[in-house]
Amino acid sequence: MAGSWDKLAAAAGLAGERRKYPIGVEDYELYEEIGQGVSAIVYRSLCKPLNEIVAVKVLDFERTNSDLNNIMREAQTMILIDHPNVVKAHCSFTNNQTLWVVMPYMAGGSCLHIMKSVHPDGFEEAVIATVLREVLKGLEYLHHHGHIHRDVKAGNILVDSRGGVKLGDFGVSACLFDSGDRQRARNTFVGTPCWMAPEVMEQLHGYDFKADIWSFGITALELAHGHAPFSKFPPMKVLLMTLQNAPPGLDYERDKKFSRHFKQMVAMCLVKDPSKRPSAKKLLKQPFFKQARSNDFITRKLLEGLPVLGARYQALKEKDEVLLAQKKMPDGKKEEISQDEYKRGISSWNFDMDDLKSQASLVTECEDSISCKDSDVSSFFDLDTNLQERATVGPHLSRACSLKYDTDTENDVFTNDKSTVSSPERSICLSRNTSMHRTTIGVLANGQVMKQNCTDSCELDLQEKDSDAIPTSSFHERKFSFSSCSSDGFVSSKERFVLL
Ligand SMILES: Nc1ncnc2c1ncn2[C@@H]1O[C@H](COP(=O)(O)OP(=O)(O)OP(=O)(O)O)[C@@H](O)[C@H]1O
Repeated sequence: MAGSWDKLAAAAGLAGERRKYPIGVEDYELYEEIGQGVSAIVYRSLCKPLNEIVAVKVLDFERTNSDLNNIMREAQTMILIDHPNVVKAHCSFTNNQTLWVVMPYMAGGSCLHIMKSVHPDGFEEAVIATVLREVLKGLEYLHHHGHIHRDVKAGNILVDSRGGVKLGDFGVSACLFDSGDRQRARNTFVGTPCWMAPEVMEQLHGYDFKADIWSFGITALELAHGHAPFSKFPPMKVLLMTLQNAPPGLDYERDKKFSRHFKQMVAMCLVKDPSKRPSAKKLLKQPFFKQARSNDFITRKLLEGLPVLGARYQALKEKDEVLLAQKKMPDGKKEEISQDEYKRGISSWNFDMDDLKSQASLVTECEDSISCKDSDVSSFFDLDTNLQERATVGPHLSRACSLKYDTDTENDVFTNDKSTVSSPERSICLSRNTSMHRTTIGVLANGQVMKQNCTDSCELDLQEKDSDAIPTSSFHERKFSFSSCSSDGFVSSKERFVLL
């Protein structure tokens, strides 16, 4: 297996089998921008001598923290790739401070862009099955050749003009095998936090291709909902929540529309112990993929009626800019900081867990609690369907105090310390005591939710929705779970609350 890339290299070198793409900037005309990553901009371009439309990724060495040799090696790897479900590079060359990677033009753009443009709440199940089956075939190929992709996400699933689906972006991919000596587990901290496997975050024992299977599971949720779990949290918090919360899944009310097979497939991928996750090859045999259809189906479902990629990308960019400008200054600033954090995080993953803890503790409780906004509250109100209507409008919430103590709850973790919840303005309170700390969630008569730790408290705004905040594995848990942060910034893994 280790030598497979050599075989590929040899195959790639077979004269006459491949078009020769020129390696000079003068041979390419860059048209409009069609994508942007952390350190690269991608352009639709014309390869003049071949009169062929291609995509050129221009990577700025100054904007990347990665080792130049690594980047060049990855670009080389992309040239050797030969699989219908992995984007290959035609060629690459340097130009001053930049590396140009010439690739096939994927006219549909990424699944992320397609979702953002026309499917903000995610794709239908048959589309997801079709897209994911193709991605898995690409992953199977990469893993078979000793490669971990390390950045599987909707933004890196590209669709061509004929509905072909390919995994793109080898910006962070790694070879499991160092030359000569086989090194199956890696220790470098690379990836995007929402999609990152717990073992990659922990940096304890290294990781292997199973890290891609976790990211694949998260990507499945992203395609199902239109965004990845925890996507609204700052990166450090995402790391902590991934490590300490139960794995996310398709078990909310809104996920009822999805099949049992889909839920099972996601649950198989999102197991914290990597050795218990299936390989790509095994996953492909899952009944969920039986509903996968042809490329034509993808064309019909995703591409028909879509504006051209450049225009779509420009519109999304403008929309993002407007949204950012609309935010009040402190929020805008926060967003900027968060984006910076992501960029730092993606390009240099060399922080340790102590650093992580201290950074997480700087995130205010309110920020953390924004995530609890809706799902926690609405999941909680799932307890009593009569209450669902009250959950939406603030003043009605006061009526919720008629809720009775539910004996179904996990009394074992409950310590009846009413001193924290006896304030008259709080209509409902959920409380949790552990040996570590106590968190109380209260719904105020004016409709705001208050969360109180031993040391601090904050208000939540009920208006926004973010039902990914607290993914828990079982329905029972879901009903009673709130994510919360202790004052040291840690999210408890299994938090159960009871009604007082
Ligand atoms: N061959 C292609 N055809 C069409 N669009 C592309 C192509 N390659 C990349 N893109 C678009 O450009 C975006 C950024 O590209 P890419 O992911 O390779 O950059 P990056 O800097 O490695 O990003 P990141 O590391 O943040 O994922 C993609 O999300 C996709 O929308």
